[in-house]
Amino acid sequence: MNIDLQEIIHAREEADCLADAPAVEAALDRMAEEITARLQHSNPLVYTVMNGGLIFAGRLLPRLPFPLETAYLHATRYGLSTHGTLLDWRVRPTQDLRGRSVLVLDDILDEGHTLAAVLDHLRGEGAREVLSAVLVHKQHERKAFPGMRADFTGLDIADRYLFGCGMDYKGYWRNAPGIYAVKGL
Ligand SMILES: O=P(O)(O)OC[C@H]1O[C@H](OP(=O)(O)OP(=O)(O)O)[C@H](O)[C@@H]1O
Ligand SMILES: Nc1nc2[nH]cnc2c(=O)[nH]1
Repeated sequence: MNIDLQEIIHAREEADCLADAPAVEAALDRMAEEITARLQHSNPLVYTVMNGGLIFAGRLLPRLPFPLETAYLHATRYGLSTHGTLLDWRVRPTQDLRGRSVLVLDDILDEGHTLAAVLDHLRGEGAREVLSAVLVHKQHERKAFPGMRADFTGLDIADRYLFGCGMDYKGYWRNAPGIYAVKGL
């Protein structure tokens, strides 16, 4: 696909900032405290859901001052689109999960189908407990299950199409330091 870089730059320039970099830092600090209190004695295996979870994990993990192991899996439902479809598993977990405490990190819980499928899969592999942490919880009533939330949430954000902090706009701006909403979406 040919990407119009001018359009990508324009989208960033005219986007609404819904959480600036200091707000994200504060959310990460609070989440790290909550996760530490819950998991510091559990020797957890921490899964990052690629690609969106990459930046969140890279910023959260150094804030966790206890022993843990890391791994990744890759599941995608949106591709380069702003609408989700069927979940496409690209890399499934390969570690032995029996008896383990597992924490899943992802950038956003939107409709929640991605997280629900990932959690189901990990529980099916015999983990003792599977918890989830997302940087962003999108505020709407279209969740996979009514009232669905991750165990740990950084920020509740309005029902717009978001980018930044790992979330992409047409594959770009995962590197943007705050959380932005595309104009008109
Ligand atoms: O709650 P849902 O509606 O299921 O959406 C959330 C998922 O969507 C994004 O992934 P995406 O499919 O865009 O792939 P990516 O991580 O490569 O950006 C995001 O990283 C979450 O994994
Ligand atoms: N980039 C991005 N990915 C998503 N996946 C689910 N919701 C969103 C969103 O608002 N932005």
